[in-house]
Amino acid sequence: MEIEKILKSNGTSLSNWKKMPKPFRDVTDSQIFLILDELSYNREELREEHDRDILKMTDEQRKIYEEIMDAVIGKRGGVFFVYGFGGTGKTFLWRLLSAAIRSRGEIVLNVASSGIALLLLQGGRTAHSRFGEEIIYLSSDSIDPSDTRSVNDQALTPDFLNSIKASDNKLPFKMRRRQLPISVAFAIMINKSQGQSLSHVGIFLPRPVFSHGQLYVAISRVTSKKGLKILIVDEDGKPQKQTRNVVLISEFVFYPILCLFLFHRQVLVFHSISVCDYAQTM
Ligand SMILES: Nc1ncnc2c1ncn2[C@@H]1O[C@H](COP(=O)(O)OP(=O)(O)OP(=O)(O)O)[C@@H](O)[C@H]1O
Repeated sequence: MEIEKILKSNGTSLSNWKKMPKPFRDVTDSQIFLILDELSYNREELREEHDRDILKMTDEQRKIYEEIMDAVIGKRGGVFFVYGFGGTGKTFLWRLLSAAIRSRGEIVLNVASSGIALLLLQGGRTAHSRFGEEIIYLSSDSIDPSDTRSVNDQALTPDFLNSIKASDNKLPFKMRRRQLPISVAFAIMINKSQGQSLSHVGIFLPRPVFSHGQLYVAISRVTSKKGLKILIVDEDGKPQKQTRNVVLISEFVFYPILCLFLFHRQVLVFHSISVCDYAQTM
């Protein structure tokens, strides 16, 4: 019963696994769990958090906050796309908006595409777990267009087609199975990768890295040269073997003097560095 409750609050149920035993009693509908969960926040605490943080908002955050809250309070709804560089206060804004709406006794469903982002949001869940949706298909199955009888059958959804085993050969329709070799990877910006050590790293450089020391940060995440692949492309997307390494102007002045002093020409910086040794087209 407890397992069924957890599954239902995640938008799924034991009945989705044929071999699993089912609970004797029917568990309340998942939507009721969802609503009860979402109404169980401590409104007083949220109100305090909101009243404290609202005073800290920047002008830009305040503008976005007011626009979204206007749409919520006026029940107009809307789709808002907020973007900004890392650390510019997007999560701060989500938290404030969530606190504002939840402290009014209303419901906020915080969802994100990755689990990491969710750790920062109260009650946050991944979109596919929250809505019980399977959003990643490792194979793209469809009805073969030559099967004109079944090709437009709406019951033959991608979800259903993906659940069919290759050995099911008595199908009343002709299926086209296109499998894609996918291995799970994780993409992050160079700034975010600081502090991590990884055995395999692919670095995509569609343009020169733009701040001091950033190329070093990216390359030094990987523990061996073998695990490193760099893809450098020019404006037309053609693979290249060089990129610019940007360093601070103070070092630009300082190092040539040092170089002259040491007669050690390899200490030069602010030149295009060759990454041929590292570069392998991904
Ligand atoms: N107006 C503000 N007043 C005080 N602190 C703030 C404000 N906006 C953001 N911060 C703080 O700055 C830090 C970074 O903000 P936040 O995590 O919201 O950025 P982000 O845009 O979501 O970053 P990322 O894209 O890297 O996830 C956090 O510690 C947050 O509490």
